[in-house]
Amino acid sequence: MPTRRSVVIGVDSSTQSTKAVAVDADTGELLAVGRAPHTVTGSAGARESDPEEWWSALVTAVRAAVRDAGVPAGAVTGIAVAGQQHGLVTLGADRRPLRPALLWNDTRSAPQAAALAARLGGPAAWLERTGSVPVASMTAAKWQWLREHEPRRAEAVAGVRLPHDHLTERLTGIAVTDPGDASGTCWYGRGARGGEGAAGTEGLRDSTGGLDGKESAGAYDPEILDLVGLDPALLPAVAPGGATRVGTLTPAAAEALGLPRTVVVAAGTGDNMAAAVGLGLGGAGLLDHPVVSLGTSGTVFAATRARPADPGLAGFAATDGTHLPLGCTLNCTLAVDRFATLLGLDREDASPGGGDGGGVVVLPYLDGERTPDLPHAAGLVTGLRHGTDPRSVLGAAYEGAAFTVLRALDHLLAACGLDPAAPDVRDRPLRLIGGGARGRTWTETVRRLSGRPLVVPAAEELVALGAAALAAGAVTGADPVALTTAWGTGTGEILPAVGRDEETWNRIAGVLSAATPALLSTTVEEVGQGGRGEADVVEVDAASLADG
Ligand SMILES: Nc1ncnc2c1ncn2[C@@H]1O[C@H](COP(=O)(O)OP(=O)(O)O)[C@@H](O)[C@H]1O
Ligand SMILES: O=C(CO)[C@@H](O)[C@H](O)COP(=O)(O)O
Repeated sequence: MPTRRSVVIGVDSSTQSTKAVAVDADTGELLAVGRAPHTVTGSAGARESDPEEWWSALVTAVRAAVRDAGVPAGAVTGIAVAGQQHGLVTLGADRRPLRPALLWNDTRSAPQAAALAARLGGPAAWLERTGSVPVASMTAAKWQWLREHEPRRAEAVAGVRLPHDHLTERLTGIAVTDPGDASGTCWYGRGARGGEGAAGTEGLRDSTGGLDGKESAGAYDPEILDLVGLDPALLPAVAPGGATRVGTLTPAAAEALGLPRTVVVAAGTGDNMAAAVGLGLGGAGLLDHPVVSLGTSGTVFAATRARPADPGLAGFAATDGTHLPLGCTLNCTLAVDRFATLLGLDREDASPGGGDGGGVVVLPYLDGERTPDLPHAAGLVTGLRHGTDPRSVLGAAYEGAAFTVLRALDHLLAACGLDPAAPDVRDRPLRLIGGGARGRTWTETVRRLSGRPLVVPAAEELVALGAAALAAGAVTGADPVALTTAWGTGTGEILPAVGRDEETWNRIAGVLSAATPALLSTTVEEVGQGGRGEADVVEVDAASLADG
């Protein structure tokens, strides 16, 4: 009798949408992808989403993936969720969200982040304890914002979760996170035992036996929790790194997804950590292939054995115990698409910003910025002339976004002890992933401004594929990075380097340097005052789902 195919589901619940992949657990063959959009609301620095919508998007995307894979539901053996990092999900006693989640790109928490950074001994102490200095994105700053602006609601909170924890809990009924996503909270330190005293630890072991008493390699930092007035009992247990089996589907989740209750659920992780797994990064190899991800956020990261202590970077953990230092910008593909819409152009209708004799520069910091740390900044356009072609303005928006990400990359390399300009470092190919990596103008702009070769993996949806490998690892015990290496998901076309466009780089760097004092000041009235402003829908991009 032929053996039945074992299919695993990897879910990427990111800012703009949920993507679910159905993957053959043995061969890594991508059988189908399901997608469903998210709604992000807010103005004046606010960015919120309803976690209930993430759940219904997950259900829609998973059902679509299983249907289009053409496999019986009984073939599905495992599932894992990777989610947008840092978001603050607050639960009531009924384990349902008390309010919309505060997202990673909500900058209202900038004043709370600055106040926290000055405590505990200052930035150096935060770096030592958690790997990162608080910025507006970090969950601890969002929790402080909630306590200051909605104190009664904060007091009613019975559970604090990250986006992927919340979805894993919806699948299993178990409150659990992983060291990778926990490392983005700024209340999780590394190197000690973890999970102790956290709500759900015992339940986790009792109901599944899955964790087998293993502890994570890190721990919630009691002094920081005390500083932000957060009871550790409100937090999920921290699973050990790698592919941890948390449990199986609850009857309600199994019914919603149309899958058997026996489907194994892995602990999952943050979206950048899952992308690293999808690319086969971990263990060693490390800085040979730094990664640039072009999505709502622009991120640069690399798997490393040592954690660089740098206030301009986040010292995150990867899922396998290595480090994943990361730089993150708030304005990448969505900001550029906004410029295309403003200009009435298609996103591929761009020409370089240096044309027309004007030398247009755009700093597309529509959402404020995180790297560089300019949370109150707004977008800036300079160098316009009568003859300026709108296509140059769009090209300059790409350049401004790509410059900001690549500047963070140079910072990352330098923090890891490498000279970004040294020929042997410049020759190391960048791996380019995320929705933007599918766009010709994005690829060419990154190539031109970096002067580095690029590898664009043939596989799309690297985050969801990384999650699928975590699921497969939880089912079979295999190492997820070894699985994706065997699946070959990190490989793809190599685009050779072109000469770096120093002129454009220097022009943008000059404008950023001159404008920084102005960009540092508060340009959005409500920022820091807690006002949510008019809650308008800012991102529902079904079109980008369709063309992506
Ligand atoms: N073919 C394409 N060319 C250029 N950009 C694209 C293409 N397809 C999708 N995108 C961009 O990818 C973005 C979504 O990427 P994704 O990595 O899924 O984002 P996120 O993870 O933040 O939700 C959209 O903002 C869109 O601009
Ligand atoms: O905040 C970070 C990383 O620190 C972001 O990378 C979020 O994790 C959101 O990712 P995308 O939705 O843009 O993929």
